[in-house]
Amino acid sequence: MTIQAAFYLQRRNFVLDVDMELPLEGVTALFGPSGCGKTSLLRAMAGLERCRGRLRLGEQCWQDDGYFMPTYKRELGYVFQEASLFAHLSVQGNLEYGWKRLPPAARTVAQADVIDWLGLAPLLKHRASELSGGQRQRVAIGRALLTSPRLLLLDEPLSALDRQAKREILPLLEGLAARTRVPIFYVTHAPEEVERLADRVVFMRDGQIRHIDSLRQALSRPDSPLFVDEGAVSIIEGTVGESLPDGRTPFTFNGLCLWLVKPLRQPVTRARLRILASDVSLSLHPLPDVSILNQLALTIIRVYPAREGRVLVAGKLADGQPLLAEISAYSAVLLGLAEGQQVYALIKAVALLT
Ligand SMILES: Nc1ncnc2c1ncn2[C@@H]1O[C@H](COP(=O)(O)OP(=O)(O)OP(=O)(O)O)[C@@H](O)[C@H]1O
Repeated sequence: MTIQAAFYLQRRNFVLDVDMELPLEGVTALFGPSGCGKTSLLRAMAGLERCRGRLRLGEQCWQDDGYFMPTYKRELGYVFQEASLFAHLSVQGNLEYGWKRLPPAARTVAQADVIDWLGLAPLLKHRASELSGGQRQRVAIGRALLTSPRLLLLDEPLSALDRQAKREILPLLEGLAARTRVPIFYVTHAPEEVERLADRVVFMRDGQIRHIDSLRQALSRPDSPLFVDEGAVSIIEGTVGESLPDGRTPFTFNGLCLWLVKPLRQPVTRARLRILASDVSLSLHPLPDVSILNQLALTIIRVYPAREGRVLVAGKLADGQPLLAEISAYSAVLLGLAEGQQVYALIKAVALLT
């Protein structure tokens, strides 16, 4: 099933002009610089921004020429940057607000599950006015889910939170779309949130959609807008195994293994691993006597010029997953790197996204 959305909205100094068709599942990140129209697109989907266009979820039409379904009839949950909870109600009261108004047969999400997924059990009796920013957002997401929406729209839900609160919520958001089967549209300008949560990315600029990529495609563009802050990164999906007595923890994916050496903050199984291209060196041969634990065979796909005096080497691992290495242009010439060549990636650091 797909979602088809096309909107045209003209403001004094801004035009939103988008047309997209995407799978109606998983997490779609809307990513782009401030003012590019991410929130306007989300609001248009919600019917909060009245503009020309059409919106279809599978066979269901929410908007078309001459037809506009009002927001309250659209089965969607919307969570803003700062959660607007009912201050006079308890957390339980907030969660039940939409849930109670639905006939039991229309409820697709169980209260107990939402409370469990979002870690809300200890907060149920608290008043909304007593909660921290991160707790408020968890309740707002829970309340939205309990209206059994066909679509969950999250507008920079973490942007007003401090690092610690973000760190607490991100793992809870991970897997939420899969667990609830509610497709999520997630507005952000934080690459880390895209890398962690997204299945696909809609790149926006100046009111238009520039690309729609799977996360893997998005990260294989050497000039990906996701790389603007920290440089190029690769994300590898895999499974975290049991830690060994020597302190190493295996991260396995498609028969390959990378070793983690930092103790895990909490037990995890499926996870994404983030590798900065500047933490990957290349060697023509496997190196036996080095401190770098992680060495994987890599086939070079392309070598791109990068920042001053550097090149970005795009390669694929034995299982086909892409990996990027940023090395000096001098070393690339010295090693004679060329497309199709097999080399070894020496990975100096990996970060588990948990
Ligand atoms: N209510 C409004 N009236 C007039 N112009 C608006 C209104 N809301 C937004 N705009 C303008 O429309 C453009 C797109 O805004 P929008 O909030 O959709 O961008 P954004 O990508 O979500 O930005 P940010 O990441 O900063 O939230 C901007 O130029 C903004 O100034």
